[in-house]
Amino acid sequence: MDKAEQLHQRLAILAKGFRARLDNELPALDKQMRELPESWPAAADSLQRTRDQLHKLAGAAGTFGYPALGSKAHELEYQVRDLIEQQQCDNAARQALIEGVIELAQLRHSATTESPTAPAEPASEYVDRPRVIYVFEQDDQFAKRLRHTLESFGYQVILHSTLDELQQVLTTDKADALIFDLSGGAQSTELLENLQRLQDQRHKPLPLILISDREDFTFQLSAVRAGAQGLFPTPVDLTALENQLERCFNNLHSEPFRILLVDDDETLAQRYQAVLNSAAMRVEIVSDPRILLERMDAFLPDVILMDINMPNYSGPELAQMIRLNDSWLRVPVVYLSAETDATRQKDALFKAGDDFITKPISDNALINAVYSRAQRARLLSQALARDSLTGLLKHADIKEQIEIELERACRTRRPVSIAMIDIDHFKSVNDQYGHAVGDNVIRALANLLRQRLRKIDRLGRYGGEEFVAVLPDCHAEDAKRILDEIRVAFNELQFSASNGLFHCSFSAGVSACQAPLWETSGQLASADARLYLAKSQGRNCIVSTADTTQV
Ligand SMILES: Nc1nc2c(ncn2[C@@H]2O[C@H](COP(=O)(O)OP(=O)(O)OP(=O)(O)O)[C@@H](O)[C@H]2O)c(=O)[nH]1
Repeated sequence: MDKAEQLHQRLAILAKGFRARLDNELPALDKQMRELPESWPAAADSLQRTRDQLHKLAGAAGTFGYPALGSKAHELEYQVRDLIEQQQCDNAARQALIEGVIELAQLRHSATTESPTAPAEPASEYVDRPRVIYVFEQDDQFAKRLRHTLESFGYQVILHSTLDELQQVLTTDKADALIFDLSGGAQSTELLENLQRLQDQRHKPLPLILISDREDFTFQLSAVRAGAQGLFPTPVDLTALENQLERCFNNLHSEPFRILLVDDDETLAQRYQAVLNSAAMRVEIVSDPRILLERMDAFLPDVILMDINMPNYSGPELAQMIRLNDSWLRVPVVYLSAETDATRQKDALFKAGDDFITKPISDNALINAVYSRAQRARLLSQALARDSLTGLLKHADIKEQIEIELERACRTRRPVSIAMIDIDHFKSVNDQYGHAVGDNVIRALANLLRQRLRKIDRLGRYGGEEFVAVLPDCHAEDAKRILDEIRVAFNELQFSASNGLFHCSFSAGVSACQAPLWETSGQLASADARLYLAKSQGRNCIVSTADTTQV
């Protein structure tokens, strides 16, 4: 069964559940109205309950194919809300409500016949496998060097020297990007036009990086039209090219967006979950607001979708609670609510919360509304927490991650290693080749660490040319082995500057919280002391607590 069929089946099951719910709720509402006391405050509790039920129906019915029933529930909700606000309930009001509920029950048979459709999936950049790069390169020697460099960054490289396979590559989905060397070829414009035609036939253009010495306007325009996202002159600066590849894949989107849905209407929440899941977003539902903060800590949402009216708690109250803690400032709280009254929406936003999505909402509109908010929130959060040169966590954020992982290691009795990594003789790189080339080296090491370490590892730029890596579930010996492999790969990279080619190295110190001591304090200082030792032992090496017990 493909994804669309799975979603269709899931939505059909939830729709059936909603119909069963209507068959219970509508007669119960009718009974409740007939038994409604005709005086205030005797009617207060029952009216409040009725208002909550109608509010839920108004929010859910449209989504499950009952738009007319949803509108009627909305109208009745406002009628009940007025009675509560005016603190009155007489016989005329009760009769009007009974008639309204009868009309509501008749709309039970007015479902739109359309079956739920699988929504269009927004482009998801998430892949959990090595990226496959197709390279068209005539120069065998350069092709090998390019492959070696890209493979050391964790890419899978497939080399081609003939154009025959090009069409095949562009018409299948096997490639994640294409590197094309046009230098020396006389037919470059013609080739780019062919590439553009092939790209046009694709669902999404394949990221293309060109190597060419032409930089005139006509050439650049054809390059862009063919989908080029990078253009490199010869001799190619391979680490700069790798950095461009990394940007093409936009690491910001490398993990699915995480959406926390706070709604007491479980059927509706499950429907939203199925719809958003189908668009590659992860969704957790909180139907009991008392566990909200705990779930936030564990799930780390990009966006919180919050119902406004829940029994005993209001959405704005919960949003205010979230705002009590500064660490959640970056996460937008979006009310997903049947509330259409502009004044009430404004009041809710005034208390706390950032935006409104009004229910009922179509599947595609929901996906687009949530996706765009999550994308923006992730970008903002990355911009705040991440270093602009490398995209890694900044000093304060990596320190926080160290604390979190050390605490977790102690609690779960699973080891965690901390590594401090520092580029050797970096001052002389700057002095000899310039600050911009130095930046390129810093970025290359950041990319290499990111590619070689695991998704669960945390990486930060601790200072200028100094990095910190936190490796959960990893003993000091293993951390040293992994970092040593990265050290060799980094040392093999060839950097280019206007005044020559050069290599760099780094040194690292590793410390671990592991059996038998499970020591949490002083781990960073201990890694730093080992780094100092590595420098004094001649640099380009790793020293870990497993090698020495005393520093
Ligand atoms: N290009 C560039 N240089 C930076 C950046 N941040 C810090 N630096 C430079 O990094 C150099 C660090 O030099 P030092 O701390 O003396 O150490 P080193 O030359 O790397 O020598 P060892 O660490 O002892 O091997 C200084 O020259 C800083 O100016 C940055 O963002 N970009």
